[in-house]
Amino acid sequence: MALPESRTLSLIFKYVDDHVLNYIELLKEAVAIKSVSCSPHLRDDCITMVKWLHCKLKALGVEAEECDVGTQTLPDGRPLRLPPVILGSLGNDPSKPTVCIYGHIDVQPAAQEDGWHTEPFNLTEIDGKLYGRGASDDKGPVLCWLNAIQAYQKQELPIPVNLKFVFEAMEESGSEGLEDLLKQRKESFFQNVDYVCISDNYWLGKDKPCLTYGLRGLCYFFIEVTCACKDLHSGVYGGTINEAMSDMVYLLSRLVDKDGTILIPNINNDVLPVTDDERRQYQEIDFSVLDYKTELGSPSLLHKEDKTKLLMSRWRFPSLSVHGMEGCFSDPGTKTVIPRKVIGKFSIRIVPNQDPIAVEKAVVDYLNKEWAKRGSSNKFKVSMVHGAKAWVTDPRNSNYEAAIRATKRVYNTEPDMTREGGSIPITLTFQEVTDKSVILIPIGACDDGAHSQNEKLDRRNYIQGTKLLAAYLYEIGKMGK
Ligand SMILES: NCC(=O)N[C@@H](Cc1c[nH]cn1)C(=O)O
Ligand SMILES: [Zn+2]
Ligand SMILES: [Zn+2]
Repeated sequence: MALPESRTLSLIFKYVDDHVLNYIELLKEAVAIKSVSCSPHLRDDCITMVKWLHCKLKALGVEAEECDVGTQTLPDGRPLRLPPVILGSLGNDPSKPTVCIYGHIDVQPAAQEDGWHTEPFNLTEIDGKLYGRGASDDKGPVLCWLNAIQAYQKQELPIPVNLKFVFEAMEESGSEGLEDLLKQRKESFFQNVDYVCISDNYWLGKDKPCLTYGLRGLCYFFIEVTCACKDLHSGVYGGTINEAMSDMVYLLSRLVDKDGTILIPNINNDVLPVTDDERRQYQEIDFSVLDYKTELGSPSLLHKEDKTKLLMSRWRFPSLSVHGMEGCFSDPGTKTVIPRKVIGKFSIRIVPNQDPIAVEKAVVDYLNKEWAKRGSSNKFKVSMVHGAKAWVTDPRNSNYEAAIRATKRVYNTEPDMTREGGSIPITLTFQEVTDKSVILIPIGACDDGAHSQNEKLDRRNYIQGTKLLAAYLYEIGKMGK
């Protein structure tokens, strides 16, 4: 028999409040697995992470399959097995709607010597903040789903929806293999999906929850310059060859100017003009430029610290970032070597209506011209290692309405409606294979430091986030089939 609605959620919320320490222990176990997807030597840990999650899902009664998605080819040509993707199902009641949940359990690299105050793979609580790589991006939010489901089960309450799960361990490296798998399973696994929900982004501020209806896409490039067959002593050989690093520094300096303007011709050709309506929407968003600036510790921001320009630069215009270089000296000390080969890495966050193929062409044409201008005798190669489109949707539908009601139940406030500058490459594919509404419900706060030193998830966000996802399932269930 169905319980009155206030009773159902109060039982769930009570269970959650009573099991905080168990949830923290679970997150600690997950964080301890070094599932860094971009580090080939940690690929076994990514696979261990998948198996760990599979085991936890099984314990909840989820029927889950580890799908082999093949191998990736490393930049040096070696093949490397991709971690399997988990596809799972729980419940098959034709009278209930079906929600498909996506999350990722791989993480960005982290090392204490980069400036972490705690060991990054040992979840450590300090003043209500759970520090650890992946705590917020995205192991914590993935575990919020598991905690929410367990709360229904332990309180012997029916889960209000059927669930489908897609969990991968390659999101931080372009979700290799996943798009093909989703397309192959369009008519089978995804056939009855009514709603898609992803928790893999952050609030706009520290205190107010939000729901997200747009993401930027990502085109990631490698530039390779080779000047010799081995590293060379700069005293013995310096002055006699064109050095790869000098060529690289020249090329990287030709990508973006100090005002953030991308110097690649035609790159903005397909960016849609800002409408008056859009401008009005941005002006209404509750966002403090000063808090943002303080959090970053940056002496000055681009765009004269104007809120609308700042948010548009994050969410609806492209940006180019230079990330680093493989092959060169970066340790403390004064090594005097000429590197034989360096690989420069940069990416462009792209926006709706931009196509990764067109972006790739603009970048490759431009860098080939710049290379010709440089007139170096070295070997040069530029390639796009992955490209993903942006995603934006109209949030006026029942998926978002359910999430708004759930947010009010847990946080007692109306959520902000946001877009985000980051990318979850597979979001658009979910929309395409299900032809249903996709929503992003962030769990963590703006200062969680995803990808950065001292990543954390506030204990409050982890616990209230568990309640939020439980309440979202409840609200979706109420809408019926
Ligand atoms: N939380 C989402 C996220 O961090 N996504 C990555 C995606 C990505 C793709 N290639 C490398 N990373 C992001 O950087 O936005
Ligand atoms: Zn993520
Ligand atoms: Zn990430």
